[in-house]
Amino acid sequence: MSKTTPDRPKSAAAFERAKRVIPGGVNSPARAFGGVGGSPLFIARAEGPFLYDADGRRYLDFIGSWGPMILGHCHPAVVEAVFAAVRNGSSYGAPCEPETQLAERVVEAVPSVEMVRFVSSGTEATMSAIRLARGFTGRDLIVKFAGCYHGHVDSLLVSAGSSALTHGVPNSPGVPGGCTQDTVVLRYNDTAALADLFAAKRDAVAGVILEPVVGNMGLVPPSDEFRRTLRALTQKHGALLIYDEVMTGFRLGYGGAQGLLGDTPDVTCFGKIIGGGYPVGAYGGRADVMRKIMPAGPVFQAGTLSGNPVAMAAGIATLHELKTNPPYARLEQQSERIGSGLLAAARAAGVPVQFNRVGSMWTLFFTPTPVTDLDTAKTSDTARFGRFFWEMMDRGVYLPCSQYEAAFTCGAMTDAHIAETIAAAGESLQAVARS
Ligand SMILES: Cc1ncc(COP(=O)(O)O)c(C=O)c1O
Ligand SMILES: N[C@H](C=O)CCC(=O)O
Repeated sequence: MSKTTPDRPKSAAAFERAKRVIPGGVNSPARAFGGVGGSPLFIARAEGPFLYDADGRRYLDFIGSWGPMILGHCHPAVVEAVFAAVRNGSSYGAPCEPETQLAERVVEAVPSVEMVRFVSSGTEATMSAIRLARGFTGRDLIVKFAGCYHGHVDSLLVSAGSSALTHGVPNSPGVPGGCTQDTVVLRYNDTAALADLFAAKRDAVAGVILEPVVGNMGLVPPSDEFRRTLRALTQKHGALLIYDEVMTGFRLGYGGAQGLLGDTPDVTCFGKIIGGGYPVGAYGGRADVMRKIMPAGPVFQAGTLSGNPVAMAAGIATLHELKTNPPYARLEQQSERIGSGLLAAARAAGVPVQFNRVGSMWTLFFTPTPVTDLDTAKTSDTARFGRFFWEMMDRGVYLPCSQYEAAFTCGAMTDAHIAETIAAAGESLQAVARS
């Protein structure tokens, strides 16, 4: 097993250089390999399903920029649209038609979304959505779930998943107590806790925010009872149900997780895929709620680069491709194959695992315990996961660098790539079992 040095000397050198001028050498902690040890690969370029590192090695990419690259890297339609947009200028600070065109596509794809406002990241989307929920209801309390990650919004950095969890700071220093005093944290999939909360707080809850399918404590699906109870209680008590579909939007189907599950939230947050690999976030929902946003209403939210024309062009091209040439059935089939292949390999190696999957999002947890929430996710043997990660890396398969992240299958992967992945996992799990 190698951990970059000496096998990947250019990446190792680039990391040392970066650390001198960038905190921890990375611009987002998820990239730092904190959950697997060693140092991160520096990527030189990407194409189709592959990443190429600074040392010239090629990897099948199951991170896909943490979700956006559902079509694979450098999809020709997206590249062409971006080049065409760039020639017309990079940013106007004034409205342009591509914003409306992308908004129309989102509204058409997701029936619960009647109006949508674009921002520049998923964090901005969730931050704005909870402000809107508070402004609309005139209440303060926001309910979130342990292990869900909604970006680095101060009031939501409580029991947060993703790299906050990987790096052991689910409640970050620097967030004043005042910012989180109106955040209530419950256990994911805990219907009884939800009912108790609403019984106690009744009409004080402005909104409940959740990942409808969680990717940020590893992949954890919601139970039907949990989803039904959420919708019934929020409706009954006049709280807004906010689905954070930054990861799942246009990923689990063209209508996102809510389309797949048949749910109707009041507000939905988007990011990742709607920007086609460029910085875009969005929040949308019922028109009566969205009309509270300035300048239509009094709830303030703004952004110099919001609705950026180049990013809009990438989003429009991506959604056009997803609609006219949907990859979802094939992604489902390929991801199902990965699941049965990995489970068979783990059985053969005698390594206890759980494979959680919804559509093209999946996680192999190194635990004998079914994973349904943060506590059960944390029963995983993360050291074992780290060894598996590096064994896969040495066989040319780049998985998310933390047990608490989801992997993404992309539309550029062929059946041969899936077979390669399963074969690599077979060898890797045998090596893990021997170590
Ligand atoms: C579900 C979810 N919400 C919000 C975010 C924040 O998005 P961003 O990193 O673009 O700020 C992420 C990813 O980081 C996410 O996975
Ligand atoms: N899990 C995170 C988002 O989905 C990873 C991305 C990041 O924080 O850099």
